[in-house]
Amino acid sequence: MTGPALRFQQVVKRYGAASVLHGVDLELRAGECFGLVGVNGAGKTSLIKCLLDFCALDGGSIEIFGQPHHRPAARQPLAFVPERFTPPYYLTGADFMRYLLSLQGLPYQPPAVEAMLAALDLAPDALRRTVRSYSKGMTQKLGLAACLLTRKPLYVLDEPMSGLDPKARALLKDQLRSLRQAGSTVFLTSHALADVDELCDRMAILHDGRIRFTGTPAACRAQYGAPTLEQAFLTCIA
Ligand SMILES: Nc1ncnc2c1ncn2[C@@H]1O[C@H](COP(=O)(O)OP(=O)(O)OP(=O)(O)O)[C@@H](O)[C@H]1O
Repeated sequence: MTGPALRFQQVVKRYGAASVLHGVDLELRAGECFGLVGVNGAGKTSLIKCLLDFCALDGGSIEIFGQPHHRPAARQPLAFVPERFTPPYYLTGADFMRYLLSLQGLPYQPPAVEAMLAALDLAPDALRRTVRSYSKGMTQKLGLAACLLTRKPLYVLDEPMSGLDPKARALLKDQLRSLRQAGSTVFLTSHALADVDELCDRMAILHDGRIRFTGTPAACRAQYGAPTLEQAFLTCIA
């Protein structure tokens, strides 16, 4: 695929009288790992909801691999894990995986499923247990495993590290690096700036509904004369 993976142009989003996104411009190159950061309430999840057509835009446009985002076919090349992932509590892990894969027209292949669970450090007995008995981190791993098994060109991950223990975070980062090496695009949000620094080719800082910075983590540190990305971020939003 040529051209950008995602293009946000002058995106405006309001909830009633409250304006959340004030003309967001952002472009993600195909094959990059891109991190969107911002304080709580900055509008990161709202931007993702707009991208997925979960809510209507109040202005601007979004393209996914060159297609208008509101066309269902435009969203076919992407997989998404939300910030608060809540699978149906009465399903077993295996039921959930089978269901998610069937929605994508993919077969349930036990060796591939078990290998993906192992890659995220989720014990295989999770497949037999119902989701209601999972911890928060186990639930997150199940959602990530199902998402990563879809083998899509674009992954949209809203705070994917949330709830994961240090081992699982390290394993997920390995998975994301492998996806990128395989040519997929990754668009993630994160509050862990060290992860963004380590993992992302480029990043953007969203603040007060506007993009304040777009570029590499190194360029961000250089632009704000800060030794760490955390300090650069604080200067950027000051
Ligand atoms: N459905 C909604 N109705 C009204 N206001 C909303 C709605 N969803 C989000 N908001 C508001 O929009 C703003 C942006 O919220 P959003 O969830 O996009 O932020 P975020 O950057 O993802 O935050 P966090 O880092 O805490 O997840 C907040 O002020 C929030 O209260």
